[in-house]
Amino acid sequence: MIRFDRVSKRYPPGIDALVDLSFEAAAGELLIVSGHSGAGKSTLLKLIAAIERPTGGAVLVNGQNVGSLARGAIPYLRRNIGLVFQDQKLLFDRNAFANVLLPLAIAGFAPKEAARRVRAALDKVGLLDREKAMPIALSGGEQQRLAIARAVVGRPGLLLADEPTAHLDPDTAHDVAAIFREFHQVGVTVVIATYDATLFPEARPIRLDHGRLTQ
Ligand SMILES: Nc1ncnc2c1ncn2[C@@H]1O[C@H](COP(=O)(O)OP(=O)(O)OP(=O)(O)O)[C@@H](O)[C@H]1O
Repeated sequence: MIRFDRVSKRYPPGIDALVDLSFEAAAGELLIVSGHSGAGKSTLLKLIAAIERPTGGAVLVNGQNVGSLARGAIPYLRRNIGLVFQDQKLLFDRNAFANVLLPLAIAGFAPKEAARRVRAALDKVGLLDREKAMPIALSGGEQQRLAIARAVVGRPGLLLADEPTAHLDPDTAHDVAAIFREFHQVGVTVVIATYDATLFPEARPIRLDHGRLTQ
């Protein structure tokens, strides 16, 4: 499903975010990428989603070399990837339902089918009764769950999350972790970058230190 083959990423003017990184993850695995601030966790996720391209080696997703994809092919790759990233902000002028609907509207789904899928996604994250709520009226944990619903509404086979439990209290962090676990249990491949690997004791750890694999 995911293969890193001697991957390096150097940002200008010469910051080595990842160095000669190799690992493989099978479909349906739950991977936790941990390491200190600046270790390269976000970069690893961005390479999988072709948000960044490697400067050395190859990143393969479902056998496809995503580092050398033509620009036009990237939306097709992303259709199968759900992103829960800090910079994928919720739209604060639209309610919960509309936030989750957005990716389906862009993909051109018929309104009835889209609404059915939005409600199914909201239900999975426990927010079905809050579909009319504006994001500002939701707690931090609920906002994060809404972001997860938006990421999974297109039913991706791969879910990537960058620090999804940051800024949450321990109980709320556990609730959010449980949602990722449920997607993993139904066969979705899940890759989570987090400082707090203890939230996912069953996951396969990928530990980074200054861009290098330590585990
Ligand atoms: N767009 C960029 N341009 C230049 N340098 C970058 C860029 N993105 C990341 N870096 C640098 O690459 C290194 C790895 O960053 P990355 O964000 O992948 O680490 P991280 O482990 O996710 O850190 P954090 O936990 O603080 O988010 C850091 O030194 C960072 O400053």
